[in-house]
Order: sequence, then C-alpha cells, then structure tokens
Amino acid sequence: MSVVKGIAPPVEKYDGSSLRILIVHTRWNPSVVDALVKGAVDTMTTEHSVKSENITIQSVAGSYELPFATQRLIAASRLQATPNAADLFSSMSTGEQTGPPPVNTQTFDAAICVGVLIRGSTMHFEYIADAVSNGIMRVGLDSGIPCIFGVLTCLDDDQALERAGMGASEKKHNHGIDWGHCAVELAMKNRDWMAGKI
Ligand SMILES: Nc1c(NC[C@H](O)[C@H](O)[C@H](O)CO)[nH]c(=O)[nH]c1=O
Ligand SMILES: CC(=O)[C@@H](O)COP(=O)(O)O
Repeated sequence: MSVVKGIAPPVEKYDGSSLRILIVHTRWNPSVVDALVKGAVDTMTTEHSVKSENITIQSVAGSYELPFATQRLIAASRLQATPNAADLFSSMSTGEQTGPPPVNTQTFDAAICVGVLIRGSTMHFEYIADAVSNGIMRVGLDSGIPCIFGVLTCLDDDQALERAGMGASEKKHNHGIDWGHCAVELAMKNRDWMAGKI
C-alpha cells in the first residue's frame, strides 16, 4: 500500500453556506456513481456548511455527455441570473458595449462532473476518457467556474468499487469526499481572487 499517494486533508473548513454547487452525474454504472455523489454532497453539507437546497443535481446518460451538459447548465443559470438578459445578449450581438455584464451573471460557484468509466474490450474507453477530461477542463477554463473532474477511469469493477468506498478492499476510499472538499475550496478561492484578494 502506498505511503505517498493520496490527498492531504483540506487546509481548513470553509463557510460554504452561500455557495451554489452544480453536480452533473451519469446514469452509467449507477451504484458506484450514486456512492460518489453521496460522498461529495455529504462532505460539502457536513464539513463546509453548504446548504442542500443550494446543490443542483442533474443526470446525463454517460460520461461523454458531461462536458456539454455542464457547459449548458452554467450558461442557462447565467441567463436566469442576469437581469434583462435579453438586453445583455442583444448588446453582445450588436457588439455595442453597454458596460460590464451585471455582477451576478453566474449562479453556480463550482461544478462537479461525476462519472465512472470501466474499460471494456475496445478502444472506446480511451477515446471517452480523453475527450471527457479535456472537455471538463475546457468548460471550467471557458466559463471561469471551477469544474471538478469527478470521473473514475477504471480497468475493472473492483477499481471502481474501491474508489467509491465500496467492496472488500482495505484501501477503499470514496473519492467523492475529495471532490466535495475540492469544489468548496476552489469556489471560495475563486470568489476571493475575483474580489481582488490575492
Ligand atoms: N462505457 C461507458 C460509457 N459509455 C457511454 C458514453 O459515455 C456515451 O454516453 C455514449 O457514447 C453516447 O454518447 N459511459 C460511462 O459513463 N461509463 C462507461 O463505462
Ligand atoms: C468505457 C466504455 O465505453 C466501455 O465500457 C465500452 O466497452 P467495450 O469497449 O467493450 O465496448
């Protein structure tokens, strides 16, 4: 068992009571995905005071759909949150700069994309894993909203179970816990950085 590998405990507990979190999860491999989502939700609500009502959970078919769904949900939430969105978008379309967009143009502070890829007998696994990891990264960088990579890329069922805190392995650990900590930390730091606290 490795004495090096693993993430250090979070440096602090945050007051996440005002955070709005998006979780997009797949319906592939549901028993493992559901455990990972529960780990993330329980960590955010019990360790960092995130309110359950401020956690939006949406599902898609598989991991390949995660980047698209996350990007669209972020865009849709901004549309809802932006007063006079039509005016904002019309000014954007005409190129007429009517000043910076309203401050509250995003309603999520972080997103967690949860899926479980289990390798089969073709190259499908490799193509999806590469596309999804790059896609989730791009959504985060393009939107400015932290998107946590919560996709297990496993060679067999046992690897998936172990990483969801399930099965017989003594090394089992629910990675959803880590993703919950990561989402809160980066959401809080992103807020501070955007407020000039560097
Ligand atoms: N084999 C797994 C998949 N495959 C489905 C794809 O993610 C996608 O939904 C399909 O290709 C349609 O676009 N998805 C997983 O999440 N996990 C798998 O093990
Ligand atoms: C991750 C996958 O897409 C994989 O489970 C599909 O299995 P196969 O490669 O045997 O079609």
